[in-house]
This record gives sequence, C-alpha cells and structure tokens, in this order.
Amino acid sequence: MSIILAAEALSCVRQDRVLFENLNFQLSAGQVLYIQGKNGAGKSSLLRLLAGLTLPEDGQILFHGKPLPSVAELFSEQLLFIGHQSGIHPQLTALQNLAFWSALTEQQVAYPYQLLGSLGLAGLEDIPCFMLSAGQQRRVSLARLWFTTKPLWILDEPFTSLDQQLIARLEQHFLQHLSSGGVIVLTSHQTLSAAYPELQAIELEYRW
Ligand SMILES: Nc1ncnc2c1ncn2[C@@H]1O[C@H](COP(=O)(O)OP(=O)(O)OP(=O)(O)O)[C@@H](O)[C@H]1O
Repeated sequence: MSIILAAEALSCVRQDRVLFENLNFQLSAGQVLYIQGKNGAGKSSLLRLLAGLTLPEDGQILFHGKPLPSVAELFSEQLLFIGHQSGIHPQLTALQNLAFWSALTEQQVAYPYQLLGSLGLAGLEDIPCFMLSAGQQRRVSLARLWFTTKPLWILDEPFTSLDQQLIARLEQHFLQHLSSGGVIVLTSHQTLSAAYPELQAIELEYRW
C-alpha cells in the first residue's frame, strides 16, 4: 500500500530543549497514528511540524513520497488540521462558523442544521459561539469532520471537553474515515476505546 505521510529522522528543538530526535514513521491509507506523552513532551509541536506549520530542526516530512515544501499546495488541499484551540470564531454562530469553513475550504455542508442537531447542538445554531459551553464549542469545531472530504486529519486533543457519548461517536466516525481510505494523526491524554484495525502509537518521552 502506498505511503501517504512519512517522517524521516525528524527532530524538534524548542527553547534549547530537544523535544524529540530521529523520529520515524510511515502512514498509509486506513492507518491512525496516536501520539502520547506527558504535558510538555512535544505532542503539539510534532503535530504542528506534520501540518507544515513549523519546520523541523532536522529530518523531513514526506507527503506521497515528496518533501512537504515541494507539495505544499496539494498537501493543504488534502489536510484538515484542528489544533489545540477549538479554532472557531467566538462572535459567529455555529451556523456561521460552518459556512465560513465551507467557503474557505470549498467543502460543501449540505444540511448544516441537521449536522449540528446530530452533534447535540439543536436550538443553539444561531447564537454566538462564545455563549456555548466548552464542550459545545468543541462540537462546533469538530463538525468539520462530518462534511470534509479531505483524507488526512491531524487532530490535537480532539476529545478535550467532550462527554463520553460524543467521544464514542467521534471514534466511530474515525473508524468510518479510516475504512474509506483516510489517515488520522491525533494526540490525546485519553486512552482510545475503539478497535482500530491499523494503529501506530508513539510515546514521546519528556526530555530535559
Ligand atoms: N512556539 C513556541 N515557542 C517556544 N517554545 C514552545 C513553543 N511551543 C511549544 N514550546 C515548548 O515546547 C515544549 C513542548 O510543548 P508542546 O505544546 O508541544 O507539548 P505537548 O506535549 O503538546 O503538551 P500538552 O500535553 O501540555 O499539550 C514545551 O516545553 C513548550 O514550552
């Protein structure tokens, strides 16, 4: 199976501290990479490198076998990155946030009310997101995962603030995405519960 995303001898240094070095992995369609580690170990830093938002100290990231900078346009078309922050605009409503992402990424959201309702946000579609709870805001943010057609998902702590029911729902959605050829890289302090057919795990040590 062809490799979609790979890291070769990746190193990351922050504030003179080596967070990780010589990190290697290869991910093909249907595979999930689960990154664990203590607070400050470097999980978000690794995700930001993989999303092309920062550059590694050493090593390289390959997308479909090519160095990331050389395929930046294709990569950004195929990547959905949800960072540690929810990434929603607090003054906009849930519906407006969906419409914004939809226009920005040219991904059609066919039934926004239905989607938001299915995520437990019925009746809350038209109020500014700053009036929503942390978990509700996270739900608005994650709604993107239900209408995107992008194959590569990089998700930093996607379960934060979610209740167990929504976590289970999200993990089922991950399985669906993987079974249709998607790739997921995620961090979490929480143990994954679903039975992922092809799971790779990396534990980053906290290094002084
Ligand atoms: N933009 C930055 N500039 C300087 N140092 C940074 C930057 N971002 C992160 N760091 C440092 O890098 C280290 C790793 O941070 P990172 O956010 O990657 O950890 P993490 O494993 O995701 O932690 P957590 O579980 O708390 O979210 C920390 O010591 C942090 O201070």
